[in-house]
Amino acid sequence: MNQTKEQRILNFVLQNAVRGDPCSVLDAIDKYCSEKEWAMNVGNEKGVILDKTVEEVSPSVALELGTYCGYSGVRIARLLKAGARLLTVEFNPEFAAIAKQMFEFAGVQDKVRLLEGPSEEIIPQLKKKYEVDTLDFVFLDHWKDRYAPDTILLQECNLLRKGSVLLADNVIIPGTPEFLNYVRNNSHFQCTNYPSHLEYMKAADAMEKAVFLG
Ligand SMILES: O=c1[nH]cnc2c(O)c(F)c(-c3ccc(F)cc3)c(-c3ccc(F)cc3)c12
Ligand SMILES: [Mg+2]
Repeated sequence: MNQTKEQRILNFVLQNAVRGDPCSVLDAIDKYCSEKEWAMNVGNEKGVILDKTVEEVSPSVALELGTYCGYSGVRIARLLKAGARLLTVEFNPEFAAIAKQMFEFAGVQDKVRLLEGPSEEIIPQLKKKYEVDTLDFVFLDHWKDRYAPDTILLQECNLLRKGSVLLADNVIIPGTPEFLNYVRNNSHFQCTNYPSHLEYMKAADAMEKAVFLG
């Protein structure tokens, strides 16, 4: 049976990275996706913005919407302090299966909990089923049309507290106009834009940070 692109990415990591070394996993994915096959990992340039935001927040509980192959999950988990955890949501079962293996190879599996299903179903379960009180950090990287409704849903489920930080990928390409309009025109959010580039390409992209003010 023909391999998928995501399986080829995982195989390249298994053959070229070092088990238990998250940075070697990130480097291998970036090498493959810049030289062989483009894929929608956040990449190294926007990844540094993600790193700096995670280091600034130092979250105890982080949520990622959109796991894909696990690149940003590894990126976030490698920076988490002892005892901190990342919950990552992926609705595509094939992507989830790849990401699970990626987390195990990188050695971050004890810090990461992969939740399979649509974000709109999982977010309302976070408190009772996954024992979340509030979220310190949320990385939005799933589907552009879900950024705004899921941001509203996080508030409705009382999952944000004063100072919770949202970071959104792709606010230029493919673009998330409804989300940008929502958070930028909302007195409960303090927004900052971080210009960058589309992963592995020269095209302009950006990330948006939205701090919940309570
Ligand atoms: O959907 C996404 N989720 C998360 N991150 C993404 C990301 O970082 C991307 F760079 C892209 C992207 C952008 C430009 C392009 F040409 C292809 C894909 C997508 C995306 C956009 C539209 C689709 F139909 C499919 C994928 C995503
Ligand atoms: Mg993205």
